[in-house]
Amino acid sequence: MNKIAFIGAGNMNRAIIAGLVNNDVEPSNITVSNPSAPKREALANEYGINQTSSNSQAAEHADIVVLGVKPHLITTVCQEIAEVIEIEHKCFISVAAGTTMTQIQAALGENKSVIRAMPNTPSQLGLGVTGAFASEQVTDEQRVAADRLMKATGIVKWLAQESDIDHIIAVSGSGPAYFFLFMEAMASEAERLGFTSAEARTLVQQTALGAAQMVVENDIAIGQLRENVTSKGGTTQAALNAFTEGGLPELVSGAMQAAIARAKEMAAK
Ligand SMILES: NC(=O)C1=CN([C@@H]2O[C@H](COP(=O)(O)OP(=O)(O)OC[C@H]3O[C@@H](n4cnc5c(N)ncnc54)[C@H](O)[C@@H]3O)[C@@H](O)[C@H]2O)C=CC1
Ligand SMILES: O=C(O)[C@@H]1CCC=N1
Repeated sequence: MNKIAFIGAGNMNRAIIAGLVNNDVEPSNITVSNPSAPKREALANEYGINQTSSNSQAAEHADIVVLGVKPHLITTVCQEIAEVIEIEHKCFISVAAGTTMTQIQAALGENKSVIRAMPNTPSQLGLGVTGAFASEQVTDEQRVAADRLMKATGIVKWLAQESDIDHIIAVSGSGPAYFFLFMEAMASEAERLGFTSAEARTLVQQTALGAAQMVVENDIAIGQLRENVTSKGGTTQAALNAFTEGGLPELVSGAMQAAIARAKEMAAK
């Protein structure tokens, strides 16, 4: 069994750790590091994993090191680890948006095995999507181990080119937030219509869950599922017309392009 170190005890690493432990990965094989204690200790207590304040200590005995700090800290953390411990045979997985393979490899030292991965927070439920791009130094064995790790949290899409990471960000990395925003807007309107906050949440979450499950279970176009709800001249048609007249498809496209542009901007810093 591979030993896995998670650098950073934030939202994304927490989601991956939850996905792994809930998928029967042995918690004693996982170590998390974070300079400040509260989040690190809470995570360790909740999932029975090891914890330390030292990134290099966490990485020392790990085969796979998951870098889950904010993008602007990735290279500092890499340098810090590479200066203190031997990293020759380790595989680093960076989940950061906007920090490139070149930047990460320069910080670790030449020719290190690095995978850029772009997961999302539904990983905590085993319902994640992870896009992954491997440097040429990643061995077959490391790729298989990384694939197994990521698959414990959901589906994995290996990418042929690094630039596709930005596209995965726009679709599935940031994607959960798009649905949350839509659900928030629907719940707010439901409250204005007189439902309590709890009722509004239940109505919206069950509608979203049901719609997503219908997409999963019916092998037909999503557009067809939409049409099946839309009686000619009926209420849904009236609502959908309002979305179209408000430019929803263009808005979605523009929002996804904005995510891509931001990822590129972050990489250029
Ligand atoms: N939140 C999300 O949905 C997704 C996030 N990501 C990526 O994951 C990374 C982390 O994002 P979040 O978890 O959202 O941020 P976060 O702010 O929740 O977590 C970052 C964690 O790093 C810790 N930290 C700060 N300095 C550190 C250091 N020197 N050494 C070790 N730990 C340190 C912080 O205390 C914090 O717990 C980012 O690079 C982001 O691009 C990728 C996909 C999805
Ligand atoms: O917002 C961000 O930058 C990160 C990357 C994808 C989701 N969260």
